[in-house]
Amino acid sequence: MANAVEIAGAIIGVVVLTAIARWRFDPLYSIPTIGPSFPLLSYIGAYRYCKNAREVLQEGYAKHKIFKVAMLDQWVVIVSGAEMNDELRKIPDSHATFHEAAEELVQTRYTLSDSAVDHPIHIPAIRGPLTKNLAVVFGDVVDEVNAAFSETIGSKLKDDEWTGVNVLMSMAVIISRASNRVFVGLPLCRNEDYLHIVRQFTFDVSKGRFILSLSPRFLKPFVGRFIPWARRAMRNGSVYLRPMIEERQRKLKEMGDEWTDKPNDYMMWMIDEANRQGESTQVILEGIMVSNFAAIHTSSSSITQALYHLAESPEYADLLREEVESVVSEHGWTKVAMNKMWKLDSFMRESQRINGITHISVMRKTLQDTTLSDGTFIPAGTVVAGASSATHRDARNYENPEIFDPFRFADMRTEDGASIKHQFVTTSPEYVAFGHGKHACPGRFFAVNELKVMMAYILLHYDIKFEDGRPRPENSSRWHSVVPQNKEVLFRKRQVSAA
Ligand code: HEM
Repeated sequence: MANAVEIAGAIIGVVVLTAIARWRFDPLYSIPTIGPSFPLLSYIGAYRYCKNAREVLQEGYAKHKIFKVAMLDQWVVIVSGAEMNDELRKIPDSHATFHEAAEELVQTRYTLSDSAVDHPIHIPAIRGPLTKNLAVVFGDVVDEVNAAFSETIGSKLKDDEWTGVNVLMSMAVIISRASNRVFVGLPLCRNEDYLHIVRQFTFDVSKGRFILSLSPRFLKPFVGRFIPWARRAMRNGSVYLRPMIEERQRKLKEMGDEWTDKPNDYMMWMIDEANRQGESTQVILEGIMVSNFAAIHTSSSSITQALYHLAESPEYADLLREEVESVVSEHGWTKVAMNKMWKLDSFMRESQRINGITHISVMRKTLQDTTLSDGTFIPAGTVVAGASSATHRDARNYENPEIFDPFRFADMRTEDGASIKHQFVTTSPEYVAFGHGKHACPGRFFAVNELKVMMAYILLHYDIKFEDGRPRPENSSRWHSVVPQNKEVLFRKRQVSAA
């Protein structure tokens, strides 16, 4: 018996000593930690980071140029300040990649699909034809936004009565329609079942990602196999997408350049890209599903945040309406008109500055040992990122950074005559809501136009406010993802007196 106790004691002693030695000789040891870094105690830090990333990152940002935070299965190194964001951006892809960082943090293989990782044809399709054709598809987006709003919200409103609307869910419905008008066209973009599949997929990715973040690294491939949602979404989505893709491929083969009424939409650009790269129908349909994930979750969250700001401060509505009405009367519902709406653009950019979709961005995973400019050594295989929300609340970057000042960027544009530098789509080391550099969000040009059309529609058709003048709800977070609360905003038909 004594022997058994001694053996158990010896095993425990070896395990503890090994853990301490690994901790002490970890190449990241000398990087300051927010929270405890000692073995097991680091889980306390991980818990705090999971529940309250903003506070943890803000604390690190205030104290250190470079620090680390614990997740359950890894350390994430965070850099502070605009200069360091820029330094991250400049690290060449041969030394640190965005895609492996995303694979690590989103667990893309299990939450999206293998082809999203191995054959990401959606990225050139978004960067190239989608962005180049924004003016061409703009009319379709406007048409779909009009139809979707009047069916989703307009039909519920009576005379001058205020009606509660669950903004996050309604915006997801409208965004899925408007985006799919461009992704797959009519009539599929209005098919309830298809839209439900792509929206559910979007929410399931976040769920799967969270479950996998709780699993130890060595178990992820095993746990990942039991996460059913992505595979199910691909199967269900394929019922609609596969026949369309195959029919288009058939016509391409038969008619080639003679196909005069060849559709000019995202599905066609994905098919063209796949044919260039020799990829299959499965890769095309998975790419369309992944694009839905990239577009719906992000854009619904962004417009919800903007509407929460507007509902909290409805006094801004008239100033915005004035701009929308005057620009639209001169330029119509065009992409040119959207570019002229400086106040609305500024409102959206400011909303995203304070309430972006993520507390970290410009994320990279080092492929080689890397030494940062201050001499900090980052071993290969480490995830490194900029603290986006802390950067956005840094007084060196913004005057009164804690205050929501909706027209700050419009004023900055007027003051320095730079019409591009402060617009919503523009990234900089100080503004990283879409990331920054080579891997900054390629869909932001599409998203910004779509969101501005939606905001302009809301301003012209509805009054909105929170019940009893309540303030906007606080965000919660899951690790570094910002999660807007699911609250109702009161809508009513716009009243003439408010015009
Ligand atoms: C307001 C809406 C959106 C926001 C806030 C947003 C934000 C982001 C952010 C923060 C990143 C990571 C950048 C980094 O960490 O360096 C990203 C990447 C990406 N986004 Fe967006 N996004 C939005 C809309 C869209 C849309 C509509 C699409 C597609 C049409 C899209 C497609 C992508 C893709 C494909 C990537 C990965 C880029 C790469 O692999 O190089 N996003 N986005």
